[in-house]
Amino acid sequence: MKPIQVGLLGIGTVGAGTFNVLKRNQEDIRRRAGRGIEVTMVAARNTERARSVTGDGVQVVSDPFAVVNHPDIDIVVELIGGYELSRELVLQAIANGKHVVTANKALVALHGNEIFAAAQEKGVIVAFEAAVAGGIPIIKALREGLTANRIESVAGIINGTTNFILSEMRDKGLDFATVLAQAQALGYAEADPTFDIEGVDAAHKLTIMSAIAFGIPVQFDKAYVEGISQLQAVDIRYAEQLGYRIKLLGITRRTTTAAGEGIELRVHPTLIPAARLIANVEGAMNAVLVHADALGVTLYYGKGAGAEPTASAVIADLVDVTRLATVDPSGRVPHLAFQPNQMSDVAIMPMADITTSYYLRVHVQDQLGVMADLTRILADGNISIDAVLQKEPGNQTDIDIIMLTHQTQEKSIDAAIARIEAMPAVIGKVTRIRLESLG
Ligand SMILES: NC(=O)C1=CN([C@@H]2O[C@H](COP(=O)(O)OP(=O)(O)OC[C@H]3O[C@@H](n4cnc5c(N)ncnc54)[C@H](O)[C@@H]3O)[C@@H](O)[C@H]2O)C=CC1
Ligand SMILES: N[C@@H](CC=O)C(=O)O
Ligand code: NA
Repeated sequence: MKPIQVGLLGIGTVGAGTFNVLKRNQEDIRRRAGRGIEVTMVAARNTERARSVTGDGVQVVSDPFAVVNHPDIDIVVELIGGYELSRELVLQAIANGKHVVTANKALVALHGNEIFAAAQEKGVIVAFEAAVAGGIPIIKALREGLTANRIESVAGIINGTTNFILSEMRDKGLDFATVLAQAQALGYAEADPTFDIEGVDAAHKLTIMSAIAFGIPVQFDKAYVEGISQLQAVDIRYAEQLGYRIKLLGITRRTTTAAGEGIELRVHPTLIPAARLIANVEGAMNAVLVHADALGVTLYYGKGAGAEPTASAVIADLVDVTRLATVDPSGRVPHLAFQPNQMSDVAIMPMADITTSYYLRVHVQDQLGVMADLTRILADGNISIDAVLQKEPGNQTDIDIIMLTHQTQEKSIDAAIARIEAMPAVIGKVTRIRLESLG
């Protein structure tokens, strides 16, 4: 059988990684797929630079639609990023009866429902393993490996750039801008790094995992998203003194409240007990913790960003598509794990209804009775305190009071914070960071 023909859209970090790994491991890949996989066409903005990666024998064009509309191309690999042009290209490829592989989490999180419906209709496959946690096979694990289980929660460090920034700032005392520049140079960051820093990229990935874990449509617009840009070094230090690490965590879980059943979908900086494995995931590494009823807890750890780690997932999808589409068409798996007519309409919960623990830092004038007032406000809201730390940042009159609470609802802590901020002795805003014990 002649090799399946692949067209690459974009040959930047991931595109070049994909091209190189496919070439390097072509013989093993052919044996696994049951057929050779060959990149025969590439669309690139800078065709000269693209040729320096591909060498001769590959058609390099500047118009990505020329690839998508080419009759000889069997699989389109979308690696240009963004969600408007890429949406058009992917839908056009599907309309042309081509299978698609993409690493683009923004695209899947925003337009996944439309894209999967079009693919289903046309009988083609859209594969996106590289879109979540880079090379870690988490989509496959959730969709296939855990298929016997009722999944209760998925929590993870799923943005390499922010984890790298937090690790380097803490370990080397480097400033934010310097470490971000390093993450960009290493190929970890998105084209617009605010997607990383503000938690948007992690929320894209979490949205996709939530859909697969719980059999719901992708609903990025319902995600709560808070990044690391407001995080202060002082809170990282205090958290350490209390035995915690602060990580940008994505959490999605089933929850039942008085209002009924719902799904939490949230990304925010989170205190995690320092002894937990996931608290020790450093640099650009990713880790995803899944609680499932039959299997229990599993942890998936590995490189979530970078050229070849991401290429590893892109090529795994190429092999799957090659097998399923042309070698053994019997074994198709639904795009979001559940059959399209079996999707649940359980709602994403408002953030006010979620329950978690909190780290609070209150900057106060050191007056008699302040501590009593703080504890009374928390007690009024039925919020119990787990630990308290009092710090004098350097002058005698102002102090930081740090409190860790037991679990409470977000709306209760918000109400308590509003009352605390209204206390005459309190200076500025209360710093609030959510805390998960992840036991
Ligand atoms: N870099 C990483 O570690 C990871 C990236 N991803 C995703 O993979 C995708 C690609 O990311 P990178 O390779 O890092 O980006 P990149 O910026 O290095 O590469 C994108 C390439 O697409 C080209 N391009 C843009 N518009 C084009 C157009 N209209 N026609 C032809 N070429 C065009 C650009 O010139 C560039 O060479 C993104 O969706 C990203 O979110 C996913 C996992 C990890
Ligand atoms: N910018 C992303 C790249 C991989 O998805 C990250 O830093 O994790
Ligand atoms: Na992955």
